[in-house]
Amino acid sequence: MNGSARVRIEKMVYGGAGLARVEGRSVYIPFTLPEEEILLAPRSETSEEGRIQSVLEPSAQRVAPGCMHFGVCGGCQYQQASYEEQLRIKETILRTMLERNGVPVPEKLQTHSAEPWGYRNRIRLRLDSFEGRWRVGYVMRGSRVFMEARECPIAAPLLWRAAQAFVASSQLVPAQSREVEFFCDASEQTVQLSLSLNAAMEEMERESPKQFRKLCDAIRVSVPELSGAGLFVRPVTASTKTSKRGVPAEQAEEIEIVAWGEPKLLYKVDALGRKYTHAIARGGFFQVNRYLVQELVELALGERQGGLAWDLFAGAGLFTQALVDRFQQVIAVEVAERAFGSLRDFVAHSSHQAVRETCVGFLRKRVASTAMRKPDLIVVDPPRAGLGEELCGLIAKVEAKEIVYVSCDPETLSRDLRKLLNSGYRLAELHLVDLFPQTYHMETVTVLQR
Ligand SMILES: C[S@@+](CC[C@H](N)C(=O)[O-])C[C@H]1O[C@@H](n2cnc3c(N)ncnc32)[C@H](O)[C@@H]1O
Repeated sequence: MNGSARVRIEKMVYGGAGLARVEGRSVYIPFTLPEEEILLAPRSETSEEGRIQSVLEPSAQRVAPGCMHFGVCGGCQYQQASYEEQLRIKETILRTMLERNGVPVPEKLQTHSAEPWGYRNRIRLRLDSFEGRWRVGYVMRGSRVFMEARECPIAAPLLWRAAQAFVASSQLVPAQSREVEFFCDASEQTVQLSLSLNAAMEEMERESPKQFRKLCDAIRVSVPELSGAGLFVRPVTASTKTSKRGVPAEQAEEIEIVAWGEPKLLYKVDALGRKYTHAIARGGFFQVNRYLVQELVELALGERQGGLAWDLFAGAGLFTQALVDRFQQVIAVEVAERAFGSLRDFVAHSSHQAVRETCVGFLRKRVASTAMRKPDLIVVDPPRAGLGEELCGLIAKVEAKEIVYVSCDPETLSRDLRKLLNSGYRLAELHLVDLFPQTYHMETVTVLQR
């Protein structure tokens, strides 16, 4: 073990920690801020992570955390920073990551933010049975160990009220329960509950469905906003480990085996002077920041209009709905069953199309076809893995005039932008949209033109 060391934080890095050097070696220290002087706790020779013993010279931007679990819980990394400082840190990290990949950052990187607390419209809580009662929580930082949560101030208050009502009805929670998710609309009028069992259908206890309905009735007494709920199981047994399609058990989409109340949550979004309603199935993707969904749609759509638009990784159709108002034809591509259901219902009886396929499969066919109609606009909004080599190559071959790339990971975004810029696009706009305050995560909207 080394003794304590005094270090100065050089900069913040993606992932939440501050970087300092000890005897020429990089040390990553969570919960610090730029330029702070820190006394490090003794640490092992090999560990790259440093622990604060004391903050010798605190930053003027250091504030008291807003949550009692900060530092222990794995969810938030930046509650020690004022909100203005969190935004500055994210801007600097984004710039650095893009420039490191040779992506020229426009002088005017535009940042969009809103209320930094109570913003989440969805929380997924771990469940733990303790002395005959259920506890809800998250995992501890850097581990898979359960941590009981007594508050979560980044969640909409309705979600936490529903979680408390769930705990208060502990005697009705099925024995094999593993996780519970709450999802509410932007104005907290309705909330949906999804309960996941740690069992496949054939392993489920006989009483579970009946008990689940009783549980929902009980919660509804104290939370009248509860509009619907579903009980989910894994599609595979623990013994087989993989589903019929060869997907590992932990990645397979869970199956809803009991439904209570309304099947979908109606999520209203006013954007671009229009009112849109999205019908989101339990377990279907939707953006998590209830204060910034409108702005995200407005940034992605801008003044764009034309003949044909493709919406790739379309989810339940957040962008698709606005695109159909501006383009003669829209083709939306989504692979997940629950999100696709909403998309298919939305385009039914119109000239627009919803395609249930992987984006790479969709593009391979289009690019190989001699009859491909070139879209004016391609919107892409992939998960954190980004587009990747093949998809970037295929998209470049389409030669659409404009691409809007919505990303939740600056690392994969930088890699993909490098490829797209090399294939004839130029970066016209870059927006940082802070969908995830108090955490290191960030959303961006990039506009590419050729
Ligand atoms: C970040 S979400 C964006 C959804 C939507 N654009 C929105 O803003 O609500 C990414 C979506 O891509 C879907 N997806 C993931 N991998 C995919 C793939 N290979 N092909 C098509 N869709 C995929 C996910 O199911 C998810 O709905």
